[in-house]
Formats: sequence, C-alpha cells, structure tokens
Amino acid sequence: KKHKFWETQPVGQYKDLGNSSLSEGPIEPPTPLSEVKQEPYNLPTQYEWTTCDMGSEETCTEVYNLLKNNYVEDDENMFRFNYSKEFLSWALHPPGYYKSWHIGVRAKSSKKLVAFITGVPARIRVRNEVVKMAEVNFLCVHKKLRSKRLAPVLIKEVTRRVHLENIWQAAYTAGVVLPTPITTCQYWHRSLNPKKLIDVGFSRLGARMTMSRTIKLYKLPDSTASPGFRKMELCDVPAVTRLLRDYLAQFVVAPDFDEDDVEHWLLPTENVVDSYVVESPDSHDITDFCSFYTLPSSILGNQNYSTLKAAYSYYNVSTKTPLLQLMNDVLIVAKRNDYDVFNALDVMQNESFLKELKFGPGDGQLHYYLYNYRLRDALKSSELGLVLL
Ligand SMILES: CCOC(=O)c1cnc2ccc(OC)cc2c1SCCC#N
Repeated sequence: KKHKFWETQPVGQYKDLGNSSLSEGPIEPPTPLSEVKQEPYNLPTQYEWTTCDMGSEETCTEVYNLLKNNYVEDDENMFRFNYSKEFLSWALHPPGYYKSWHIGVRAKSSKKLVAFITGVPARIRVRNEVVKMAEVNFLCVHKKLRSKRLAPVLIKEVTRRVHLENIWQAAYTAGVVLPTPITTCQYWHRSLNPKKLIDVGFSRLGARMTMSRTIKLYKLPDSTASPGFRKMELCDVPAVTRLLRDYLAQFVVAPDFDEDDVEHWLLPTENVVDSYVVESPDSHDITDFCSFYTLPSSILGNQNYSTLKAAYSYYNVSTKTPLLQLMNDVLIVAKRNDYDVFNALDVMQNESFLKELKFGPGDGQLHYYLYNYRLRDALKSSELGLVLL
C-alpha cells in the first residue's frame, strides 16, 4: 500500500486537492507541551538513539561517512551526494539551532552509526504569514537496513523533538512524490567541464558535434563582465539583507532572513558557499547579489574520475545588472574555480536565464513539501523563493 505512513500524518492528502472549502494554514493545532510524548519512539531492539554532536570532529566524520556511502543517488546510480564535513557543519549550525535535532541511530553491539535525520529552525513566510518551521534534511538509512521501516520512526522522532521546542510546521524536499507537493521543480545543468561530463556518461556528444566543438560551445571568458563585481564581505550583510528581503517578498513561500541569517547562510565560507555582490563604482551601493553552494558527488563506477565538483545556484538578486549577465559572471567564477557543472532549479526567476546560458534540463525532479500546513493549490515553481540544501 503506497504511503501507509504519510496517510497518518498532518500533510495535504490527495483527496483534499482542489477542495476550496479547506482553509490555508496549519492542518492540526499545536499540542500542549505536557502532552507531547516525552520519551523517544521505540526502535528495533538491536538499535539505539544517539544525538550527534556535529561540533565533534569524530561524530561529524561518522555522519560524513554514513552519508558518503548511503545517501541519495540519481536514478541511474551514476552519482551519490558527497556533502563535505564543513558543509554539514554549516548546514546544521544556523542561528538558533538545536543539537537535539541532529539525530542518529547506532547499532547497540558495534556502536556503528546506521541512520541519521536532522532539523534546523527557520522562519519561513507563506504568503503573509511568517511561520517558525523546522527544515528537515539528511534522512539516511544505511543501505543494509533498508525496508525495515526505519524511515517512518526517524521522521516521527525528529517531529517529536521539534514539537518539544513548540514548533509545529516543517519544510522538506524529496526526489519522490509523497502526499502532497506544494510545488515540483526541475533541475537544470550548465556544463563547465563538458569533456568530464561526457566521459562519465552524464552528457553525450551532440549529433554532428566533435569533442572540441562541444568544449568550444561551453567556453566562458576568463574575467567577469559586471563593473564592481566582487566577493561578499561581512560589511555587506546589512545591504545584502535589505536587497534579499525586498526581492524574496514577491514569492509565495520564502525564507524570512534577518541579518544574522544572512551572515550565516550567505557570507562566503570556503568550499561551502560562495557569494558575490555588485558594488556600484560611483554610488558604492550594493545593487546585485548572487551565490552558489558547493556540493560534490561521488562518481559511481568510473575508472578515470571519482568526484564531480558541482555548484548549486542559491539566492540571486539583480536590481541594476541584468540577471543574465550576473549569472554569466557566476558561471565564469565557477569555471575559474574548477567546477565541473553548475546546477540550478527552475525556482524564482531562474527560468529567465537557464536556456540562454546553455543550461540543459535534468531528468530529475525535486518536490517541495510543508508538514502540517495546507496550501489551497500547488504553486508554480517560479512562485517558490526557498532553496533547501
Ligand atoms: C551533472 C548533473 O548532475 C548532478 O550534478 C548530480 C550530481 N549528483 C547527484 C547525486 C544524487 C542525485 O540524486 C537525485 C542527483 C545528482 C545529480 S542530478 C540532480 C542534482 C542536481 N542538479
């Protein structure tokens, strides 16, 4: 029976779709904290819960290795995400994070980490309501423990620990369709190293195209075109926060970033997130902003390559520089830093540059979900202003 678990959860159910008598907003009211289950859910007897202190090098390495060997693969098992340790530390330590939401499962005998799930707090605006939510991510069960119905227990446990902090909504994504997506996004890929993408079998030589013609097709200039284009610095946080809040206001669902959030999520962090501003040469105003995060993948079963260096479009705002030129500049920077591919979802205004900058549509989709919050109708992906890691 499909979605046995999800039919028991306060999420939009298929049967509710288009039922305009149902109101938008929370599906269930908060529970009095005294009535939230105080003790963890039961695991199969040979396993135990553990809270993962991601500030500990040893534990962070255990989580890194579990994900490196067991986390999400594409449908053709060509790639597996290989989030770096510094990325995991960044992703799990935003302002106001809760250690208790970094949840692991160990085998009692060997003490080996065999499963993981996380939440981080976020303020997400849905239309005109700012809602405190948990962004749930990194759900991973070791390959040898699949189909033991561990995922529903992990999801119930992170939900219980989120409830204990008096938070009643969540946001999450999945490559699979569950009840019920608020929107479905398409991945797009811009080759930066076409020879490698062809060698690993992701891309194919176009008809009547030689390798050298293909390399020339994706060639980029060595230097950026926008005057005043430079790395973001700490002193830019107030201006970038203003720019981003004004820009994100147009989307139905978007993060409600303040300066502390911008400092954490968007200030450049080596090998994790890169962000650039355009500072007007005469007024010194910050007029534009662009950013991407670094998420390498293991290349599965290829003799010549082991890692794909991938950049993922994050938040981009253009108020003076044309978005097309701003994004071409970010491609130039990514190529200069030896990225193999620049990926983007068709969210926000990304559709306006994807084809022109030679992105190709991927065959994977990413579905966005809200937990315990109903939207009357699904959104177009261009109405979504939220990028989850
Ligand atoms: C070359 C283009 O594909 C990817 O960059 C890539 C890399 N690693 C993955 C690991 C797991 C995976 O599972 C869905 C997909 C990928 C993908 S395609 C979707 C991500 C994007 N953009």
